[in-house]
Amino acid sequence: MLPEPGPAIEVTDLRKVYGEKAAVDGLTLRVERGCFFGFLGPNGAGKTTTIRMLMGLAPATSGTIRILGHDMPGDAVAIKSKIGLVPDDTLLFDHLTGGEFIEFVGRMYGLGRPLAHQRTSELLELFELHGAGRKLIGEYSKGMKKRVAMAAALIHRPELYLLDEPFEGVDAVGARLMKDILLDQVRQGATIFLTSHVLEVVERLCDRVAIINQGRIAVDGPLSELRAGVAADPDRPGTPETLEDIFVRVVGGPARASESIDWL
Ligand SMILES: Nc1ncnc2c1ncn2[C@@H]1O[C@H](COP(=O)(O)OP(=O)(O)OP(=O)(O)O)[C@@H](O)[C@H]1O
Repeated sequence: MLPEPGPAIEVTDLRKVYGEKAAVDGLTLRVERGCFFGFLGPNGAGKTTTIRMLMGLAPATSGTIRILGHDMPGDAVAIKSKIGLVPDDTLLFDHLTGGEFIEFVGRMYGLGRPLAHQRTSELLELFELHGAGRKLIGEYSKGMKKRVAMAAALIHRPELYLLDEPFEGVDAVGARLMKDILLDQVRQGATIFLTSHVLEVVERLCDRVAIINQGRIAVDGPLSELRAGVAADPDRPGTPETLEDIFVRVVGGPARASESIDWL
């Protein structure tokens, strides 16, 4: 049976508890198809845990996940075949070369050997990894690992991208290339769920942004609405202009170092 059209991601009251601590604590979220969605939050807020649950890599403690019209974990295989993942802590295989890894991912997604081989070669070229394509991933720099992860995420032309800090450690040329590719994918109808601490990049790329704090959604909406909403809060005077302003206000900014540590 064909899945219903519906949103790309629909999450209801999602929780993930580790021991006594709720890493994700009642998350409800809807991401429409074709959206470039920025999922932000401070360190330890629950972003990676959420992506792991969306991808079926970590079971939820409770709540429901529906992706591209399928239920996770019930339809995990169907869902995974439509997702391109750039994981945070590079779930890559250190003992494979970049070329072997990309081709392996292509084969896992059902591409025939000649097509997986041809696309791997083109992706290595595009991401300027041709020289490194024969080196083991364990010997790669952080930025090179992210380049390989992004190349592998693209190989089967997924409908949905789950990208956990894809630009981390990537130089300006590589980051520009990734941004151009991602914007083009969205223009062609793909959906992108992106976490990044580089708020200027999120501000430029994303149609919609949610900020998660201590496992819960603090704000969620188009940037223009968030600006208006945060500015309209009487407890938070002033008009925030950048996403960084909004983020700091929502999450709670740090004390001034010069006031809290007198020797600094
Ligand atoms: N496997 C685990 N076992 C126990 N606690 C965990 C585990 N994974 C994550 N946590 C905890 O869950 C919380 C959320 O972690 P998570 O990695 O999802 O945050 P994050 O928003 O991705 O942070 P960052 O921006 O620093 O990458 C943290 O308190 C973390 O210590």
